[in-house]
Amino acid sequence: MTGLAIEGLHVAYGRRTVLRNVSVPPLRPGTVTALLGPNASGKSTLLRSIAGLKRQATGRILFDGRPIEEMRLAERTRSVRYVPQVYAAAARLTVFDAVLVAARTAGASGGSAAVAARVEAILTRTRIDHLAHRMICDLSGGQQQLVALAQGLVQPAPVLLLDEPTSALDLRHQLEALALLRAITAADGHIAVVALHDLSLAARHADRVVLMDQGAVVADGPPAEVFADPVCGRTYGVELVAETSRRGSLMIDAALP
Ligand SMILES: Nc1ncnc2c1ncn2[C@@H]1O[C@H](COP(=O)(O)OP(=O)(O)OP(=O)(O)O)[C@@H](O)[C@H]1O
Repeated sequence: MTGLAIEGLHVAYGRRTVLRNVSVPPLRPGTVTALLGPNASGKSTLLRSIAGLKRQATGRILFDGRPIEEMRLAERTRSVRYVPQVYAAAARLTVFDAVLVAARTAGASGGSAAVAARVEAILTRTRIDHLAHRMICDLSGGQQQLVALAQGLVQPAPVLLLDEPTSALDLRHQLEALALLRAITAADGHIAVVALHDLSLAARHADRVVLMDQGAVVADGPPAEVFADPVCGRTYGVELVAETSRRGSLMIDAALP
């Protein structure tokens, strides 16, 4: 069975259970899934569990039918790439070097010229090539977030996990970042899972939406279906209306009840 699937996952911090019986039928290669839900609903914990940074109490995470926790560290590192919500902004490294280190850590093969070419290519695609020789710690929050995106995409893995990769970006950079993620995912057949708070961005860029509430999955399906489901507004505690814009994009309008 190809894809990434989650079966009956329970995860706790100490005695507090934060993921309750989370099951997600296979996410398919070449697709982007938006992981949605209110603050503290468990999105980051789920991504960290898939990345192997948080161990589950029970349940399984299967990649192409194999439990991911049974993989050796090197294989898991090759298979799963995780871009956290909080990144190493204080690093005393230039943008180029930080992305180079990420490429090497992720197993980029080839001589130094080949890896440097990969780095240059992703800096261009994320439109931060002009920042290549700046220190990361001197960049703006949005620029630092683009560096983190470049680090995640320089050597993509079959499973790409991104935790709120657009939270610090302006409108144009949000659209560009998710369009790039989608293009890379579709072209190379990766499975991307992206935690997001912007429902309209999710509607526009995701093939599938998984909605979480209090550590459980409460809806899962194509964006138009999930956003039309009353559970979506209930989960966020707002009144939601999903409308198609003049451009044909699904837009989500929210108001307090
Ligand atoms: N290291 C930790 N130790 C203890 N509890 C934690 C830890 N990390 C997260 N939690 C708790 O787990 C729950 C889920 O948190 P998580 O960060 O997964 O939510 P989230 O949906 O990603 O939230 P947000 O949208 O606010 O980033 C929260 O109640 C949080 O307080």
